[in-house]
This record gives sequence, structure tokens and C-alpha cells, in this order.
Amino acid sequence: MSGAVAAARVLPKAVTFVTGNAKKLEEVRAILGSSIPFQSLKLDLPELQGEPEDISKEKARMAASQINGPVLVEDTCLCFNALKGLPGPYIKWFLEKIGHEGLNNLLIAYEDKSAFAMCIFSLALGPEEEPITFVGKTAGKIVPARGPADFGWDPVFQPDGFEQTYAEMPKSEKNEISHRARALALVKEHFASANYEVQSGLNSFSSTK
Ligand SMILES: O=c1[nH]c(=O)c2ncn([C@@H]3O[C@H](COP(=O)(O)OP(=O)(O)OP(=O)(O)O)[C@@H](O)[C@H]3O)c2[nH]1
Ligand SMILES: [Mg+2]
Repeated sequence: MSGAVAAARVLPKAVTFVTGNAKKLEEVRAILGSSIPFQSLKLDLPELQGEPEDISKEKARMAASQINGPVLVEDTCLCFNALKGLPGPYIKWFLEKIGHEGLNNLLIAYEDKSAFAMCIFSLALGPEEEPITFVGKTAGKIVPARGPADFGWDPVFQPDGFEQTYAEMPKSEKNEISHRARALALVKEHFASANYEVQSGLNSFSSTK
């Protein structure tokens, strides 16, 4: 079968990136550029509990059934190694309740300040389809807040090999090395090899190379 081209998988509409977080959307737009045509929808999906990959997949199932079409979602974790991966997927609530200083204080009793940021994207081609996941991680450490506080925990996360926190870095630099960029590199690879085609309309595209 060498040289045979797989039949196109026809999607009823373009993939919708669903998130309630404008900053995530901004980064996804900047990282993807025009590599994957997508539309976006602001929707606050429930915050689930469990293992990060299961949370992301369930989020995709819920989003796909709400919009009845193909969706891309992501769930982000900030994992402290001394705390065996916590706060992990619960970082949103920890940040909201205890702030940057509180996040540092969680590690006061430990010498190990290492952490990793993780983004898990899930692509569900429809409500009945098993989501596919793409995981990106960036290792670093938790430090007292430095830099602009316009996005979550960026000021307290300093990636390994850099002297600046995510917040202090130019956006373009964060978007080259971030957990989100690494996960999206896998999403891009998937779209480049999958043979997706959008049925009709303004969002027509073919994902083949
Ligand atoms: O400093 C940051 N740099 C990042 O790169 C980043 N990515 C996400 N976050 C924050 O971490 C929590 C994840 O929770 P989360 O994945 O459920 O996101 P969310 O609820 O805001 O949006 P969504 O679930 O609708 O997509 C939320 O507090 C986000 O604001 C980040 N903070
Ligand atoms: Mg959320």
C-alpha cells in the first residue's frame, strides 16, 4: 500500500478551541499562527477532579457535546515535585485562594522547589469520539513573584535554563519553550499527518501537507 493516501476524514465544521481563558487563547493563537485553521468559543467548562489526562479528555467530551462538532480543549497543571505533583490540575483554585506568596509558602518546608508546568490538549472530533491527547511539559522551579502579573502563576515559575520567570520573558520566548508550545507542537504534527477536511463553507481547509 506504499504511496496510498488515506481517505480524508471529513469534519462537519472547523475545529473549535473552547476555553474560558482569554490568555490561553492569546497564546494558542500566537503559537499556532495559520498552521491549523480553528475558531474559538469562550465557554466556562466545569473544573473536574482526577488524573490530568482524564480531566482533559472529559473536558473535550463535554465541549464536543455542547457544540456538537470537533473541539480542541486544554487543561493546565502546575505540579510541585515536593508535593508529588500537587496542586496539579487544582492550581486554579490554589492561585485564586492563596496567591503567589501562598504558592511559595506551600514549599517552605521543602528544600526542593522544583516544579513542572503541564498542558494537556484534547482533540475530540465529535461528541461520540474518543478524544486524542497531546501532553507538553516544561520543567522549572517556584520562585518569589517577579514580572507582570497579567497571567496566572507566570510570575512564580522560572523555567530551567533561564534566569527569568515566564512573566519576565518576552511573550515570544515563553511561546517557544512553554508547556503549551510543546503540547501544540504535537497537535500540529497530528494535523499535518491526519487527513482532515472541512465539509464546506468559509472555514474550508485540508490538513494534508
Ligand atoms: O501563569 C500561567 N501561565 C500559563 O501558561 C497558564 N495556563 C493556565 N494558567 C492558569 O492555570 C489554571 C489552569 O486551569 P484551567 O486549565 O482549568 O484553565 P481555565 O479554567 O482558566 O481555562 P479553561 O479551563 O476554560 O480552558 C488557571 O488559573 C489558568 O489561568 C496559566 N497560568
Ligand atoms: Mg478550567
